[in-house]
Amino acid sequence: MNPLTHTARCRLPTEYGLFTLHGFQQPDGREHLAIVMGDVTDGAPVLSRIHSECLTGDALFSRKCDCGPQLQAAMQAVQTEGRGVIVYLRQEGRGIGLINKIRAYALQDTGLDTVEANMALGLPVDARDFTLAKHIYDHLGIGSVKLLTNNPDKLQTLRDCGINVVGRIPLHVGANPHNQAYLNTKAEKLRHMLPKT
Ligand SMILES: Nc1nc2c(ncn2[C@@H]2O[C@H](COP(=O)(O)OP(=O)(O)OP(=O)(O)O)[C@@H](O)[C@H]2O)c(=O)[nH]1
Ligand SMILES: [Zn+2]
Repeated sequence: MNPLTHTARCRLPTEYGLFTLHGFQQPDGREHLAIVMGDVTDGAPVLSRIHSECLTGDALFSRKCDCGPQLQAAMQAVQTEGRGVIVYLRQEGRGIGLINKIRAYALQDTGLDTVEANMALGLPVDARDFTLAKHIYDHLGIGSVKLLTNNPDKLQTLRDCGINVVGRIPLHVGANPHNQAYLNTKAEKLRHMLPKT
């Protein structure tokens, strides 16, 4: 059974040009988005970002992470290319949810890193389900993608889900004094390919 139903679409004028916004729903009501520009069904690899929801970074301008600048840079890259898709998965806090992420942030305020904090809460370090992106690509008629990401494990997980990733484009934006330790932990413990500082 397809775990996602395409339930709505509309025009979305943005700072980065005119997109089409698609809404998808899981049977339990959870909602996800695809933000599309241009013809993505012509068979050529599509510039894409699979972005995981980060309310604090995407909407509240938090400097604790790099999510907000990554989302903006991805939309800008799609605008420059004139064609592409941002898959926006509502898997907040690497899938543990917003309240648990706030609990994890509170532990990070006491000195734990992003990985240790999830573990101290008895939660998985990464609980995301990327098969959702495969269903969204299939629905949109996208056969292959060039992916904006720094995370090699995410690339492998996506390929294991059957997504044809033909290239990786680094997304090195948003470093600041408040997230430097977090970015270093992502590089050291989660193998993200980030510039050395
Ligand atoms: N649990 C937890 N989640 C976090 C924390 N900081 C950011 N996140 C979440 O992490 C997710 C983004 O994952 P990242 O590890 O930054 O990046 P990625 O998607 O794996 O890789 P990129 O494609 O390179 O961005 C979002 O859902 C954020 O809400 C944190 O300290 N703890
Ligand atoms: Zn974030």
